[in-house]
Amino acid sequence: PPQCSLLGLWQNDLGSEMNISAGNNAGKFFGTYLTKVSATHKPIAVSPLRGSQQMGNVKQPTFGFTVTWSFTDSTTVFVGQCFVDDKGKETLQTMWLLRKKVDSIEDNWQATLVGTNNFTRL
Ligand SMILES: CC(=O)N1C(=O)N[C@@H]2[C@H](CCCCC(=O)O)SC[C@@H]21
Repeated sequence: PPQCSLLGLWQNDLGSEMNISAGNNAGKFFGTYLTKVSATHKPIAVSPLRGSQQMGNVKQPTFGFTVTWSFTDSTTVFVGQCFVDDKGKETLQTMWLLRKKVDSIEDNWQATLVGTNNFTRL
């Protein structure tokens, strides 16, 4: 895929792996996410992701995607940008929001985690 297309295999600082398998020319893509860590004690399983990226004649596109976790009732959204260094090495700089499912609205205040994380090609 062209530089900074999201297609392909990525790994982040935590060792989680993401495989963006297909995209269309409108910038929509989908794939799978295998997290290395979880806030739950459930067995981790591969989870689906879908998102979209800017497709104009941008060299370093911005994007967003959603992971709907298959093994627990939470959801994570990622937003970020792909950067290419002068050696052609690509990095996805992202921020994410993890929305945990809570049992009552009284716990809503503590239901969203935020973080940053970078991905490089595997
Ligand atoms: C990239 C990154 O930082 N993260 C990553 O690769 N895995 C963790 C979280 C996994 C959540 C699993 C479901 C759950 O525990 O509710 S999403 C943000 C963080």
